[in-house]
Amino acid sequence: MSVLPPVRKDRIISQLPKYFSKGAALHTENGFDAKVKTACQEHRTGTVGFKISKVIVVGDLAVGKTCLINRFCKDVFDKNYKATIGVDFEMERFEVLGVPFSLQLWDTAGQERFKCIASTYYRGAQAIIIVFDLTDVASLHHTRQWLEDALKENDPTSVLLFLVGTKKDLISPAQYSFNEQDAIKVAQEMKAEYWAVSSLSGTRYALERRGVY
Ligand SMILES: Nc1nc2c(ncn2[C@@H]2O[C@H](COP(=O)(O)OP(=O)(O)OP(=O)(O)O)[C@@H](O)[C@H]2O)c(=O)[nH]1
Repeated sequence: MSVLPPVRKDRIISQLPKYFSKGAALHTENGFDAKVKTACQEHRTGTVGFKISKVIVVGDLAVGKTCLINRFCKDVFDKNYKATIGVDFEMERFEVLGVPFSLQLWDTAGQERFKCIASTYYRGAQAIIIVFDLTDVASLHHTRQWLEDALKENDPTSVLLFLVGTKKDLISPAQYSFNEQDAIKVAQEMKAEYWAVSSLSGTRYALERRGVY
């Protein structure tokens, strides 16, 4: 008998969510892991054996990595900046298409002086989330270097990549549309799936459904 409490209701995923942007959506690409793609489409995820995944979250300092994880795991937002020292860790339990699944989320420090500590935790990731700040173009340009460093410790042929722009609440829709073109270009080069979010509002899904994005 399991001693674990039941999986939270909002962690039960009975169908895969729609992509954010068609131009940079992994599961529309032919190159997306064929075994997983077919298994998901046929609801046979038990046979592909993914039960636990390690996700590392990397990117420049103060781009919003910790806030992104806190919004996702605890549905909270803190406007005060507290630098991550080395790494932090969160664990989330899911049920995906009927399969129990755990996500290990590793929040790494963006500050240069902690980089050597943080990079020792890069190894063995199934997914890499590279974060940039939508209001800071330089942080988008630095994502290539973050990816290169993270891939040194991982198998580039099997790891899933996500490029995430944060702080969407701080830019106008016009500025966002302009920045998005650059971000999607970078995502396509990396073969990453692209998302833009606001950890402050946490209303991405509601807006998306209303067709705002
Ligand atoms: N307005 C707004 N502010 C945000 C958002 N996400 C993060 N912030 C703010 O940006 C600052 C940095 O956020 P963190 O999540 O601590 O940044 P980080 O990338 O984890 O920083 P390091 O740990 O130094 O690498 C904080 O003051 C947050 O409140 C957002 O979506 N909107």
